[in-house]
Amino acid sequence: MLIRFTKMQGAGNDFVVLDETQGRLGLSAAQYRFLADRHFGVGADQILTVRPAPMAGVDFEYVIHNADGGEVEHCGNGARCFVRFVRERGLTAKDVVRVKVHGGVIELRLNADGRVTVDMGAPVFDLPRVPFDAGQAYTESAPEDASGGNAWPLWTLPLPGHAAVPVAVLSMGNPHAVLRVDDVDQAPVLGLGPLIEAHPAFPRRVNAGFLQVLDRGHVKLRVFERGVGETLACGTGACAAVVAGIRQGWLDERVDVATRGGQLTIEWAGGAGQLDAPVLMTGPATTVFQGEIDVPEP
Ligand SMILES: N[C@@H](CCC[C@H](N)C(=O)O)C(=O)O
Repeated sequence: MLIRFTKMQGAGNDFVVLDETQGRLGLSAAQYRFLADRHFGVGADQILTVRPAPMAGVDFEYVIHNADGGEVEHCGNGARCFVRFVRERGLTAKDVVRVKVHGGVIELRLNADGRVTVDMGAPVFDLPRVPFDAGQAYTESAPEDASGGNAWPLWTLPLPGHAAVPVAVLSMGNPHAVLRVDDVDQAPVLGLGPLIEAHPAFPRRVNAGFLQVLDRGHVKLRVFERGVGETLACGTGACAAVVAGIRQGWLDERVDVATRGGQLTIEWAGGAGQLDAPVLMTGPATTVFQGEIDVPEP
């Protein structure tokens, strides 16, 4: 089957984008894996599929598949590429686009400087909704919050063959575990990442973020993504890491996140207790090339 695709990237997190606004391609998990394969296919961390609006109040739906072929709820860097794609293909002329993703509805704004700001919605701290099975981990003592109440705990994950690690657990529509490290360049991302991703406390697996705090407005981040491995950037991972850092009292409400593929800016006004404040993410989105590829039948 010959299909047209667009290759895009946002801060080095790369995507194959497919247009299903005129009809479904009906790809199987094996065909998504083929497209993502860097040797036999196009090569990508995720496959993004753009579809018509499935309901009132949104302009489009877009669907995300990881490189392993599994469908997932959310992709921050992909969202920015999605909006650039629908504009460049003339599918909309709007500067503000609302889109349905598996994890909810998000709103995207194209800025005059070419970057895109995404309202990612509120983070989710309710453990069953992450989902996180607290019976498979244990809590560290939580830091006291400003009012003297019990603040947000870190969870300690026992890991086979390694010392246990304390992580913050939350969802940005997709699940994240965030581990603070002293030096992200020396952090054992490839050693610990797969163990955290597949830890039994996360029944749907998890994205593992390694966060180095430089100062209250600047961090470095590497993410071992569920269903992919380490990527050059993870948008939802950046949101989760900054929210975790704000709730732990390490960060202010606007933070520049340096990833190996580029810079993202994350804003969250939830530190003062308004936990349902939306997370805003701003960053680049670039079209790399377009083409056609013959996808083997499943
Ligand atoms: N790269 C993405 C996240 C993609 C999905 C993730 N791997 C998952 O399985 O949840 C981003 O920019 O957010």
